[in-house]
Amino acid sequence: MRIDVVSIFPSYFDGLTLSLLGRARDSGILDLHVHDLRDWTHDRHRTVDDTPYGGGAGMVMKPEPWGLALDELTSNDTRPTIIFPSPAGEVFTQATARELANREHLIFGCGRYEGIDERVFEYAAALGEVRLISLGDYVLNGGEVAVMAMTEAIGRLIPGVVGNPESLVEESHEDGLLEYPSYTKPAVWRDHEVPPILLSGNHGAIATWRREQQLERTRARRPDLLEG
Ligand SMILES: N#Cc1c(-c2ccc3ccn(Cc4ccc(CN5CCCCC5)cc4)c3c2)n[nH]c1N
Repeated sequence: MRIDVVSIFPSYFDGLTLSLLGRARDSGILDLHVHDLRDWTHDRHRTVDDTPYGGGAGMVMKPEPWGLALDELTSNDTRPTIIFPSPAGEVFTQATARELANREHLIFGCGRYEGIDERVFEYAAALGEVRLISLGDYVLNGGEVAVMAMTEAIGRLIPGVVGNPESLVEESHEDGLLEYPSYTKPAVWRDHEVPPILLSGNHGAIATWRREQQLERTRARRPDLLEG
């Protein structure tokens, strides 16, 4: 999979050179490129924003730098998936991550200020599938944090990125429920004991206990996951 990220803060993504995704990049499983939107400006001040038509607080990102960036980044392939983080987007879930992990080419466009000129999304629709995606119902200062989260959630689902694929199955949200609690040595830590069932060696009973824990936690913390 190729991922292109466009941002006015490219160094935000230095963290993607570490850990699992860093190794996936080094091994060639993940072909990740981060770009500075200002490289597609031509004025002395490398301007990417301007005042909003119709008035209002703040600034809006100019369309032309984005148009030039998208033209260049989509010139070599069929139809990439072009994702713009937005508080007005569909909410990103594990199902979204699974869906996007099967794509060949993702382009992430990180907005800043009060957002990107709407015409960029219209223009991009002729170049690929456009998705406006939100991390959740709160307002961030830009798209970079969302792209970091989405890239990690998507990247770890790409075959070969996570060493033991079995570990992907028992995670929160993979089966629609929250994950069961995990424990490791010592068996007693500051008077807190590991649940005895986990020391029993009875794998059937352990599996049943873990499923019960998942259901109990999901009922308590995320009853919405059990509806419908
Ligand atoms: N993913 C994700 C996000 C984001 C996100 C993603 C991308 C950008 C680009 C800029 N911002 C900051 C911003 C965006 C909108 C507004 C509201 N204004 C109201 C008046 C008309 C103009 C817009 C304020 C500030 C972003 C925030 N926030 N929360 C998520 N889950």
